[in-house]
Amino acid sequence: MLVLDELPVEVQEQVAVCRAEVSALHAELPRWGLVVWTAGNVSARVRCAEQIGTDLIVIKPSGVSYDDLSPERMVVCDLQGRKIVDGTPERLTPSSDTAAHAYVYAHMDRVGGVVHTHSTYATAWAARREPIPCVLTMMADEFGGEIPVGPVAVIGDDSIGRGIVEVLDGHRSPAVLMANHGPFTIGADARQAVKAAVMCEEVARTVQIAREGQDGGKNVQALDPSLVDGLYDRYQNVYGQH
Ligand SMILES: O=C(CO)[C@@H](O)[C@@H](O)COP(=O)(O)O
Repeated sequence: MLVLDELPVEVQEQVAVCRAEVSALHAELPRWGLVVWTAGNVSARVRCAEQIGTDLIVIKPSGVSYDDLSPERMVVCDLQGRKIVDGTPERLTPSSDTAAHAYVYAHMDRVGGVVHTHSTYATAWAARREPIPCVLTMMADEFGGEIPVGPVAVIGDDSIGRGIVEVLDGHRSPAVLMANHGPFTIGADARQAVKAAVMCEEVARTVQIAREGQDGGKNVQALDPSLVDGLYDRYQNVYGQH
């Protein structure tokens, strides 16, 4: 069993920085209306395999109110989702979705952050098992196309994580709507994964409203793929400050 206080100092420092970031990012979930009660979680990868033979995961403790989260209460796990001796009370358990997050990190090295919510509109599309079509330039920018649907998978083993990887590995979208459950998002870091969750709920809402328009949404048309590619490339590589 790994003991945080016995790891190299630079790894302990990496974990401390990550704990502060992940704790602060959880405040973005209620801020953007993505969660009710405690129904959402954020995690981040600590890249320390060169020093200790494995990366680590920092994730929210299960069922703890966002108002009560702090860096010191962020739980540290290995890539199998097992809590290490991390300085938190032994009884403090990691998120109930830790197995899913861990499976994604173990199978998608490019992923540095994972988020799961039950945000209303994205979860409604998940309930319909319907991909969100790429009918908005904002979708082309952020998702590079439609937001796909993943398989029905229930919490408790690797099945949710496996479903996320099956869909997103090799896919441009950083979001997947797990059928009958809700959105999971990934990013190069936890902040990007949170942004993807915010944008996923925003476009889910907008497209839903467009579909409910007077014409029954029949004029809601997908963007031409050639336009999508150009928009995605611009947004990912030009937009913002560099
Ligand atoms: O949907 C579920 C449980 O079914 C979880 O994603 C949600 O309640 C958040 O759980 P955690 O507080 O992260 O354990």
